Amino acid sequence: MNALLQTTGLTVRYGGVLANDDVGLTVGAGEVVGLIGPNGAGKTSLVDAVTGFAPARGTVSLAGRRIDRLPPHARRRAGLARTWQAGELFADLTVRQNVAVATGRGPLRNLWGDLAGRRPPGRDVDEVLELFGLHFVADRRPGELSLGRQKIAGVARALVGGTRVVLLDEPAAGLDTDESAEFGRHVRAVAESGLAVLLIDHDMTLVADVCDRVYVLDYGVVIADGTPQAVLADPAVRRAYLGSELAP
Ligand SMILES: Nc1ncnc2c1ncn2[C@@H]1O[C@H](COP(=O)(O)OP(=O)(O)OP(=O)(O)O)[C@@H](O)[C@H]1O
Repeated sequence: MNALLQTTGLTVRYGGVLANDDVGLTVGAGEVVGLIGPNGAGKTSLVDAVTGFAPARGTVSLAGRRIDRLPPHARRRAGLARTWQAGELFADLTVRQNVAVATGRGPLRNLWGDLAGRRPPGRDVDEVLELFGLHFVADRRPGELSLGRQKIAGVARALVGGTRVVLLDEPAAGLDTDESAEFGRHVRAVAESGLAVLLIDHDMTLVADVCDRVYVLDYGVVIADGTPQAVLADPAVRRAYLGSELAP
């Protein structure tokens, strides 16, 4: 497997807190790879480090090319996209405008420009809306959509342009079981279209259903990796989650 995303020795330190310690991971084209771990394990720090929003040591490569010295917008232009934990849509914009914001051509292009960079070649807004079944609701405002659809629109926004790798930071938080299952099908479809997907989520049913492989972080260190079934059965992983929920 050729890794589209690879990190080696990724280390993030906030003052005295070692948020990531020597993390190496790979995500291949067509793969959904999970990143799980208890609260405070360092998952968001890793996404921040990979995308250039947190200072880090170590390497980050996209399709074999080092991008760890590039600023966030240049990594985005190179094909690396992310969603944010508090990734709400803009309430006053339509779904289409929300998705188009990432192109730098929407009404908020100046605000968004630094995060999204200039529009790389690749999927356009209509293509992405269609991929996610959002074209029927493209002219509605987010508040008129179910929470599940809103979450899907948030992911759609990250895929406009030349995205090759997408990092999803707790994209399914707050969804009910059915919405989460539908969301998972969309995530799989994204991977099957050739992208590499790194999925952070606390919903272990979603992770087990959707991920090909999973890495487990605890105190910033990878303590296990493998198939969802293998890592969820791993005693070290169950110990790390002691006192918090680990299902199924
Ligand atoms: N900007 C920051 N400044 C200082 N410490 C931080 C900062 N961001 C995160 N941390 C600390 O780094 C550690 C890892 O936090 P991080 O948010 O990456 O964990 P997480 O696995 O994403 O947690 P959660 O599941 O709760 O979102 C924690 O101890 C956290 O308090």
